Amino acid sequence: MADIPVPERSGSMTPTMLSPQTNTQADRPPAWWVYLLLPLLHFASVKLTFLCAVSPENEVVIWLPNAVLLAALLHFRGRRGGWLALLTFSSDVLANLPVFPPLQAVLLSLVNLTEVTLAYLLLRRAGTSPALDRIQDLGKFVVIGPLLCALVAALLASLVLQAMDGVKTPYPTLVLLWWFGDGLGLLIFTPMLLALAQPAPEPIRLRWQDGPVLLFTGALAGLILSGQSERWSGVPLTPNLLLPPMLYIAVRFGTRWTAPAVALIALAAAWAQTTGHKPFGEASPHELILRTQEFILTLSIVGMGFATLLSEQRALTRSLEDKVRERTLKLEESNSQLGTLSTTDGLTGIANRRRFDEFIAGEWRHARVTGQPLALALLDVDLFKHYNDRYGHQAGDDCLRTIAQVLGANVRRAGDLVARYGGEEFALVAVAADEASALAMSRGICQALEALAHRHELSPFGVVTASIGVAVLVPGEHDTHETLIRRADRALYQAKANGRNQAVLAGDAPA
Ligand SMILES: Nc1nc2c(ncn2[C@@H]2O[C@H](COP(=O)(O)OP(=O)(O)OP(=O)(O)O)[C@@H](O)[C@H]2O)c(=O)[nH]1
Repeated sequence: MADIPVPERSGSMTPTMLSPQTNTQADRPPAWWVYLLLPLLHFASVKLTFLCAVSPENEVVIWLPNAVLLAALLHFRGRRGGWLALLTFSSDVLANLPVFPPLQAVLLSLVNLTEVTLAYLLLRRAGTSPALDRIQDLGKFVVIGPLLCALVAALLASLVLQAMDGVKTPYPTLVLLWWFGDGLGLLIFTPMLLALAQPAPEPIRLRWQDGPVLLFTGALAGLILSGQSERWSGVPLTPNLLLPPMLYIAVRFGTRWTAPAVALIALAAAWAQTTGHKPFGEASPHELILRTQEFILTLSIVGMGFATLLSEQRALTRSLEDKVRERTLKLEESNSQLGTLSTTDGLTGIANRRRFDEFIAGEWRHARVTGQPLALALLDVDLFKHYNDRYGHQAGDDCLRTIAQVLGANVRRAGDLVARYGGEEFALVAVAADEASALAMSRGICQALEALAHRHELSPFGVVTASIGVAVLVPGEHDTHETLIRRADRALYQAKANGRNQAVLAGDAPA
């Protein structure tokens, strides 16, 4: 059997709208057990209606069964809609047969089918979210389902009743009763079934006051709906007093639990009214049914309206928080990239002078606390001016990059720092290194550079070489890290004076 047609909407559609193309759930047809469950649920809702919501005058306060098919069509986006409709239609006819002659039973079931199919198609046309979890979708649902389609069904059904059954009730009254009964059934039962069919939301964290409030609500509902409130409180309390507790439920538990709570209280009110407990006081039977229906309407709109509004608000807040988190993360990433850039030398990719200054000052303070030595090696490329003149500035840049790599490969520990000190000068700070190891490391660097055999025709060595001044100090009372730099610089000067391509320790250099 064909699916219920999907009218194409012009204009754009959001992913939450009813669209089999955009929603993955829409691509999933009902599982086999749905075909068993649906007629059972429909039949059970007929029985529940007759049990709770039909007056002694045989007038229906709330007609639940139509909501079963509407919820199924919405949930499955019309997939296998023909089968779902046939199953509930059969169940409807079966339920009507004991009450009406066969032709009338079939006609009234056809009216119900028309009401639900029309409601579904119009909801699709209006691009309503099938979960009815946004306030504007709930609004569209109320207008299309309970107001419009239930009215159409009421107009048709009242015609059938008057023409075939010879019912004496005036046509407008019949229409009103049928309309309100069907409308309320759709209003309270469709959102409940849809809410229960949704995947379980995050568990609700109960608060200490939830238990007492729910107990109080149950007791209050029992007292008012049983018509015993006057006996216990001295004054007749009206069911409207149940609205504030319903608000509490909406605020605390969201649509998933508010929908069943609304349905429960609505059915209890209908049951109390139709079984003579008189929760709505004394009046004519029609007026009492209307009062009951008014109460159920208010209860449903207050409860579901608030719950939907709040869940939409929460979803909005969550999405805003997600966006803020995402932006903060990006900002932190950019900041850290900026931080890295501001301490990195653009040419060689190693630490720059700013990073060197920060590092040596910090390590100096640390060494003063620990009493360990701090070593500094200052390296200056030999005759680099000549290199530039001979091979060009670009080649000079490449050469500086190579030297930076050699230095990086020769640091002793991860905690040490290699930096470009400026121009063709480099610095190497070694933490907790004594004079012997600092000098050995510096000599190793000189040898590694020479071993590179990077051609330098204008140097007496024929290859690129460097001179290194090494200083090692345990920070004293009155020293600063500048003392260390000064000493390393002087040792470097000495290395140059000694003929270049060598490392000189500050102690060995004349002060
Ligand atoms: N290609 C290139 N050259 C640079 C850079 N920074 C500084 N220099 C050059 O390095 C050279 C340094 O020359 P000097 O200070 O005279 O010293 P030197 O020629 O190395 O001689 P000694 O230090 O006495 O061995 C200058 O020619 C600078 O232009 C750079 O980033 N890239």
